[in-house]
Amino acid sequence: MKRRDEFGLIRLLTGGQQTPDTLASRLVVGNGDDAAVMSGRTGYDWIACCDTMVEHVHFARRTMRPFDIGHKALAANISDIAAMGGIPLFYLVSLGLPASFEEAEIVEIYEGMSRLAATYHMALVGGDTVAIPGDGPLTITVTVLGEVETGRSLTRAAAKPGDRIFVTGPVGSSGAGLHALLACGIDELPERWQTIAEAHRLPMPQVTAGRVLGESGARIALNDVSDGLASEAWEIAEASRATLVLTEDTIPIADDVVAYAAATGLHAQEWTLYGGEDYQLIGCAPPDEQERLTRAFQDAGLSLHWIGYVTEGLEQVRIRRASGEEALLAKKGYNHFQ
Ligand SMILES: Nc1ncnc2c1ncn2[C@@H]1O[C@H](COP(=O)(O)OP(=O)(O)O)[C@@H](O)[C@H]1O
Ligand SMILES: Cc1ncc(C[n+]2csc(CCOP(=O)(O)OP(=O)(O)O)c2C)c(N)n1
Ligand SMILES: [Mg+2]
Ligand SMILES: [Mg+2]
Ligand SMILES: [Mg+2]
Repeated sequence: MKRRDEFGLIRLLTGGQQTPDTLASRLVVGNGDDAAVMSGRTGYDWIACCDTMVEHVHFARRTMRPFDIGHKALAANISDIAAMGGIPLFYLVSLGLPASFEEAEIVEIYEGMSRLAATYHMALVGGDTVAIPGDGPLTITVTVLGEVETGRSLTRAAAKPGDRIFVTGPVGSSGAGLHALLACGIDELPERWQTIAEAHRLPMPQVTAGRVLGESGARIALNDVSDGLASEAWEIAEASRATLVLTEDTIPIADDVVAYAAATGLHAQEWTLYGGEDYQLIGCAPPDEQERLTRAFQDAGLSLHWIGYVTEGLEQVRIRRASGEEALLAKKGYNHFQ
């Protein structure tokens, strides 16, 4: 495999990057110096987050194309900004490259990121490039900087007894898609399962939803679904010191996930509750805000699904079945060391 040297590769990857007009005046020193310098805006707080994707852990040749890897690495980070109610602005990318990825594929990874960055008018302002020895895994670490109106960030700790729980869209599609991709491979996947596979490969972060929630001015607890609905609900319960009760039959699930479960004889619940990587937002809001928020989402062309309520009690998550039966919901989801 022939590839440019480190500096040639950096030039190739960053050369064509555009800074959107909205950010040009705020980028004091762009890519190419020791560090980037950006100016903050009066009336806003900075938001910063960072997530890594590792080959064989977050993706494999069988499940994702290079374009998808770039898209998802940035999407996962934008999702964390969305979960704070913020606006994504700048990003940095650290690449660990094994010899198994060709130059054209690395360029494709960047295309996946650039395409998504353009959607949100974001600018790439820096990064790092290193070799991974032998046939080690490709790693990609993305850092995103965003902003939110001063004091308006939405945290996991704001839920209170009496609140209603919402989710911004169906969950389980990514987990079902991953199952289909691992079973068939990306090149052999039947057309029938392409939509769930796409939910896994090219998830869209819910930035507009996060903004609508923030701009409502309501008291809102918020988290994004990266590790699974159960796991994220548990994080809210613990941060807010309350009990979250999910009503099972109100959790939105895509028809294709139901169909895939039927076709494989598997339980869709494993994906809806524990699958992860849907990048929808789960949150809690006071009951008297329910109607107003639902309408605000409708006006923005989005949907909001009410899936439970918050009660006083232990920091825990319970699930209420259609039968009325209630049980503790397993604190289970994606966990790197289990
Ligand atoms: N190695 C680390 N050093 C410092 N902070 C970390 C590290 N790993 C995770 N964190 C922080 O711990 C929190 C939980 O991480 P994580 O579960 O990955 O969040 P998320 O699911 O939103 O990406 C986050 O606030 C994250 O910034
Ligand atoms: C090949 C492959 N195997 C398994 C998975 C499933 N998986 C890997 S990481 C993950 C959860 C999200 O990743 P994490 O690093 O925990 O993101 P964070 O919560 O930090 O945003 C899931 C469901 C996958 N995406 N691809
Ligand atoms: Mg993380
Ligand atoms: Mg998160
Ligand atoms: Mg995690």
